Amino acid sequence: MRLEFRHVSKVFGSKAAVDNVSLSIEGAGFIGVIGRSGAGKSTLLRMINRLGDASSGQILFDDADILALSGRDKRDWQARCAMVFQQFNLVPRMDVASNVLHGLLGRRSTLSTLFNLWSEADIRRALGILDRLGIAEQAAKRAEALSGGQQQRVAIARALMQDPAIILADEPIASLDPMNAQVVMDALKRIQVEDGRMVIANLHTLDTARRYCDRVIGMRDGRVVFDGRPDQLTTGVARDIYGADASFSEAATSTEIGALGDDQEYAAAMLGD
Ligand SMILES: Nc1ncnc2c1ncn2[C@@H]1O[C@H](COP(=O)(O)OP(=O)(O)OP(=O)(O)O)[C@@H](O)[C@H]1O
Repeated sequence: MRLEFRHVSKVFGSKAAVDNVSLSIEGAGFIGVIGRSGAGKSTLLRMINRLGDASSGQILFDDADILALSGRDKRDWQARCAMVFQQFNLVPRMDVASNVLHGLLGRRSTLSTLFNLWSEADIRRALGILDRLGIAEQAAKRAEALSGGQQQRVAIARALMQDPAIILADEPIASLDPMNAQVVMDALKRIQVEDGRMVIANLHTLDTARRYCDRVIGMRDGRVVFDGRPDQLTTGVARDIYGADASFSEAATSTEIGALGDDQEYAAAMLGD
């Protein structure tokens, strides 16, 4: 499994949100993308599963040009790289199990989806995935009745239903309190390791990147300014990535319980300021 960016750019008006990025990711692993707000992290991720198209360059997966895919091929690709969002994107009034089964949407007919005609095997699989994520007992509840951390685990379960090679997680813990953030990151990491999947996650905070990632990509103004192991992510390097001056403090990008002084500082960290 190999994902490769070749001189990829994405321009909005006169601004390059992603600016000439070239990199390759080989095999399973947990890749974190960090950088301040507006650095281009979401744009980069969204181009991989074609939620947003690149303005120029190539993205290859096992040598197939994924930017050239259309119709059925594009939908198949989108099923192979499932996306998890900051706001979970569940159907709030629908029960948890049905939300998970909707991960199969791209793979079955509209008619059977419309009438909720799931096979017994699919239902068993959905329940098995929920069990694996520790939320099987929530299966019959409406998604909106769950806590944020539980909802994000439902979103991860929905992604797993697609049996994706890649899981793309766009700020998966930015809406969660530190305790739930840890539960969700632990779940993502376990899935990545046990199943041998590739996870690429945009993360706001350095400590999370250091703790969970095998490799960290630092973006600033649309460019990759760091690409290395978490232990190479020194305070000086982080300062460069975040474009901060000498007053930059690690705590300002931390989600550690108790690491932050007050709510205001916490909010600033979440905004990447
Ligand atoms: N649809 C769009 N139209 C115009 N500009 C956009 C659009 N999407 C993103 N941008 C711009 O591209 C740049 C990169 O945005 P992006 O959302 O990728 O950054 P980010 O690093 O993910 O930030 P955040 O952490 O706040 O989500 C920003 O300047 C943003 O304003």
